[in-house]
Amino acid sequence: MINEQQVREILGKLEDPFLHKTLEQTNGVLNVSIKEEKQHVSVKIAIAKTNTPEQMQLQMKVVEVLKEAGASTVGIRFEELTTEVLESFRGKATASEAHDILSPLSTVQVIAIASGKGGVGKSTVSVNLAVALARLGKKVGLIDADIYGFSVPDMMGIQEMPVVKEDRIYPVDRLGVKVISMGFFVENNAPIVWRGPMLGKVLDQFFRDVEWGDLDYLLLDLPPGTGDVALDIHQALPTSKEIIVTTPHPTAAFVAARAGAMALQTNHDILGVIENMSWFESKVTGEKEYVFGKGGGPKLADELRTELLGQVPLGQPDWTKEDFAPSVYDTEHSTGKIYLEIAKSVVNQLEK
Ligand SMILES: Nc1ncnc2c1ncn2[C@@H]1O[C@H](COP(=O)(O)OP(=O)(O)OP(=O)(O)O)[C@@H](O)[C@H]1O
Repeated sequence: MINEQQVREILGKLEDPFLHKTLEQTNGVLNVSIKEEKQHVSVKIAIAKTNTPEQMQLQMKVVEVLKEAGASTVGIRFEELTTEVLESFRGKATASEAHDILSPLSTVQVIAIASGKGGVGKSTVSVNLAVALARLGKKVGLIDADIYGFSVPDMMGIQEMPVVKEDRIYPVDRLGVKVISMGFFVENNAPIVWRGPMLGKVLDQFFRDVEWGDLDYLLLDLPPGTGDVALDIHQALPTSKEIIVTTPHPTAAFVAARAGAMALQTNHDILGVIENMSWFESKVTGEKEYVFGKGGGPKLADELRTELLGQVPLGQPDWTKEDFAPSVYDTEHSTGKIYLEIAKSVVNQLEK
């Protein structure tokens, strides 16, 4: 006859597959009930990440050890450890756990930048937000995961290629940002014909095999839209904060709302909305003209119950600079200042 005490002792020795701590240390055995006459054991277990292959393996192990101890049948329910418990372990994480982007103990904030459709300036926003965060002294990485329109290397004026050494990929350092782009791995600007699952694997490799070092923020420029490639990528991401980029026309915001809905459906949090191409300011009169309409950003933020992180006007960076990065605004440029303010609100929200 197996009893509750024995079940707790046996399960307490198994490890949480993500935290590499025993379930006794994580207080992961939440509930045990035994139907004595039939020796049916039901348990509720909390681990760092549910619905994963690791959960399946642990599930098989639990059944095995409980049956060995005399249970005739075993019922298991899993749930995720609370944020407070994870936070407490994060505080004690080793450097390698803290830097491992896919670990629940990672201290790297992953920010994915999405849009409902192409051409709204998602890549421009990703690049400038990454540079602005670096200008605030943050350690920043940027993954250009936009397979259709990988444009980050050109936008940042990157000439070099990442170095690959002993199976590790060393990102290109540009303007204080560590950059990896799909474009680095495609010859002669050839179009990519992979499907989503393949892309998910490449992204996973970027998380595991790129030598990111010690990052505060990892930004991802996602493919535009809400089709299956975007969905596959969302599912392949570790839990992230998402920024949705839209132009100011109400119909554009309507399309962008679908990108927000996709983020929520795939268990990511929405950090805020950035409205791009908000107005054009006449250099002659200083008057603002709302050439692409008005109100889309605030409307979208309202709809997604999130913050409008900023509005970015139409206009090009200063192209007379020697160190040429065609899409990066300087710190003194009025748009460069707007990006710094956006970066500050991101930091305020995430480092509260
Ligand atoms: N605020 C702006 N003012 C002027 N031009 C802009 C602005 N934002 C973006 N652009 C220009 O608009 C074009 C599209 O921008 P970008 O490539 O960033 O969009 P995207 O949403 O990433 O597109 P896709 O997803 O299709 O790659 C680029 O030529 C870019 O330089």
